[in-house]
Amino acid sequence: DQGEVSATPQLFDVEYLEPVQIGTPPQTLMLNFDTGSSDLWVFSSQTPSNQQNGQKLYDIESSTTAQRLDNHTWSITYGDGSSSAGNVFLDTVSVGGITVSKQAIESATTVSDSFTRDTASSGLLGLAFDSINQVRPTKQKTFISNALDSLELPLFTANLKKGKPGNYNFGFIDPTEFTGDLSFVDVDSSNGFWQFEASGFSLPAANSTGGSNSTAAPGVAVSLPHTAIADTGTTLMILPAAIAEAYYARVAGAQNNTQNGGWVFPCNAALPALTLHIGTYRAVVPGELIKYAPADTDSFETATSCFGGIQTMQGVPFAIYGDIFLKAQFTVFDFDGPKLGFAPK
Ligand SMILES: CCNC(=O)c1c(-c2ccccc2)csc1NC(=O)CNCCc1c[nH]c2ccccc12
Repeated sequence: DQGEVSATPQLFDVEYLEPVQIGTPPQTLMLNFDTGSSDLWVFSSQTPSNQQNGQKLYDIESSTTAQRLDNHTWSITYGDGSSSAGNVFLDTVSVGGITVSKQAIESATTVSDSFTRDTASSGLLGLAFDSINQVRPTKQKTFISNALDSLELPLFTANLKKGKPGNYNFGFIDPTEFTGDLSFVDVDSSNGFWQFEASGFSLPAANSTGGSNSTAAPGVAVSLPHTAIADTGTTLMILPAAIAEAYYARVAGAQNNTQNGGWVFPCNAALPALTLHIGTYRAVVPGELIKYAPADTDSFETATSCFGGIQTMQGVPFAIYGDIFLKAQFTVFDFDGPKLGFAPK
């Protein structure tokens, strides 16, 4: 099989939502495909109404194929402190025409406030490795893990875009979605993530007159080996402090302002491109993608200070190449290896 689904950005590209069919007759829910976790969990008829905020629910009772997975529960806490927990059912799940008959669906009996406030998302669909699934006493497989044998190729691709729909493909690589050649890097899945090694970064040469997109001069390469994960479920790029410091030193007026939670800069500042070195691949993230969102108002029109798409965080054991990065690269998540493929688009 091969499948394709649209990836629709929410406000400021904070997340991307994809249609998923669950149960019989099919109930279509918009879920957040997340290569940084491995649980498929949904708002459901079991979610307390005071924790709901208009989200479309998985109505368990009306699915003739839903089966309770007795004595199994789940509970997950993400690094940003958000969390959810509940019971487990098996039901039919289809994504872009690819169907898995007995997929573990994790029904939420509690969700934290950030999920309650996220009115458009009915839950998450994890695309990382089965080892970090949070169902107990028996871990369950992700949708992609269950679907793998039915796919032409054991892979999926992510093609996220700034401010407009992109897509995920399952089982095939669409060469029209990228330019040049794919560059592959080995993945270490021992922590359950799409984890790889990056070797450094470069910024445009200081005197290059290029604008926010200035990738003109190759600039100076800085060797800074670091471990990273490819994570569609994290909005921003969480990078080693040395990279963030070197980047924002090139942005007039930038400051790391703990009270508004990170690096901000004047919205009219010229933002250089950041190039990340992954093996021989040079992943260029244009400056326009790093101007993430207004920081002092809720619209770019009125804001004077803007929040950066590159941030640093205490307590993160690796860099997180989130949506900001993935908007600039066509990415192949290949279970054969496993390996990651990158190409410009
Ligand atoms: C900011 C979200 N990302 C993380 O917490 C995270 C961390 C992480 C660990 C420690 C400190 C900060 C982050 C490592 S891997 C990783 N990635 C994931 O956990 C991917 N799944 C995020 C799901 C998620 C968490 N909070 C949300 C709010 C809205 C929509 C989705 C979410």
